[in-house]
Amino acid sequence: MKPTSLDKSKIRFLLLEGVHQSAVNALHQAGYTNIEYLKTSLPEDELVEKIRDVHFIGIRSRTQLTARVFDAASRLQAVGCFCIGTNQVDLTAALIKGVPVFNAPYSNTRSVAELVIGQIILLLRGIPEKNAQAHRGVWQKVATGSFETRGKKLGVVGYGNIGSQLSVLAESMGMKVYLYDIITKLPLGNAVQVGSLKELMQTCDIISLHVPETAQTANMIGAEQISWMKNGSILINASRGTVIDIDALAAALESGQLAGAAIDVFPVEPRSNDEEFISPLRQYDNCILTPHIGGSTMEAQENIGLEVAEKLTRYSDNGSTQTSVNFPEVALPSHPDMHRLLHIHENVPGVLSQINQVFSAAGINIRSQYLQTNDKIGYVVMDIDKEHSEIAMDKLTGVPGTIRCRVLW
Ligand SMILES: NC(=O)c1ccc[n+]([C@@H]2O[C@H](COP(=O)([O-])OP(=O)(O)OC[C@H]3O[C@@H](n4cnc5c(N)ncnc54)[C@H](O)[C@@H]3O)[C@@H](O)[C@H]2O)c1
Ligand SMILES: O=C(O)[C@H](O)COP(=O)(O)O
Repeated sequence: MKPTSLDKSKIRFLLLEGVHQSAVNALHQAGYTNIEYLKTSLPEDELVEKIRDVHFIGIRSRTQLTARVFDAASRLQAVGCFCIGTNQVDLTAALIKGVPVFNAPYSNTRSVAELVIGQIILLLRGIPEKNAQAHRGVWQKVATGSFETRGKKLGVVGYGNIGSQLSVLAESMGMKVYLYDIITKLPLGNAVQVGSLKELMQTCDIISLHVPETAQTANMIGAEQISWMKNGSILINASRGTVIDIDALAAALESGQLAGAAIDVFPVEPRSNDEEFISPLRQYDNCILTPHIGGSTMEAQENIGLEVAEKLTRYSDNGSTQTSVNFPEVALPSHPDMHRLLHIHENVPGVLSQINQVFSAAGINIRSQYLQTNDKIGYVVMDIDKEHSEIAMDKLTGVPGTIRCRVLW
């Protein structure tokens, strides 16, 4: 029989942005050894060249996977985002090419929440300026402008996995938590959901942003929104750099309206540690600037490496798309002694019935069949007897509307 299930040694992984070694180890353990590992992201032109021979790509938040990259990625089976955000990937372009995208939605949430707690304490005490002054030999032993967290009002914008954990940690230190979200949320502890961003920003002493990058969150916090904030309040952003208008923030720090800020993410970030970081915020000692390290702890990175590598190998070995962020989700059992056909097609009427017709005409018995669709594509998985797999693949590739299909055993 002609072999159609690709030998694991021929399945190429490209891992970018220095994903944790745990990912490489997990891939090795699953039998995948053909791995190219780079510490940086790649610009689009280089990516377009490199991705032609790649079956799986692993990235973090920096690598932009555009429609042009997907057009060149004729062998690509799946994308692993070794992070939470997937805004750097054109999810629709991936979908229509039949490429599922996976991420690690929880693994670094605690790390971000802890960082924000640290930033709140430091900013309420004026530590960033005092630290900078002490480094220059200036001794500023004063209590003026220094506050405890106890009793302060924290406003969380985006009460998802990170915002809600932050809320619990903040309450344990005696803070009063308010939240604003586009969805009605079940608040944890005593947190209170408010009806508008304006109400939140007018009420709270500290505002922390935890929304994803979307069309709605682009420049969500500009000069007008900052003007709603109390004098002497604090703004924290560890979500995405596009959410705050940086010039408006710089103006509020310059005028003293804000007592301080902590910014981990920026509209433009250096592509590697060798590039200079440019920002108008560099001149403000009361603005904690961190190089997008909210989720960069050893614990988080190790867990993310394992989690995303496992999602990629499960899709490669078994076809399961559970937890994909862009693809119809199919959870599949193992398929001992059978061959599994994976067929991704345009979601137009009649594809499934054509598949069933060609199989029935060829006398191929479908042992199990799983189907999930979304508005653009359908994903059908069929387990069949081994001896029929070659002819079945021939028939399947001829079904109109087929985007891609492969066989697993
Ligand atoms: N700095 C870092 O290193 C780092 C690490 C992890 C995540 N992040 C960023 O943080 C973001 C949030 O992470 P998460 O795990 O909490 O995500 P999540 O999806 O669990 O929560 C996001 C919340 O924001 C809400 N939301 C969406 N649009 C909104 C809007 N316009 N107004 C108000 N609320 C809105 C959603 O309803 C949801 O409750 C991620 O998308 C990622 O971009 C950054
Ligand atoms: O989306 C995320 O999880 C964070 O922004 C972290 O991204 P990173 O892996 O590039 O640090």
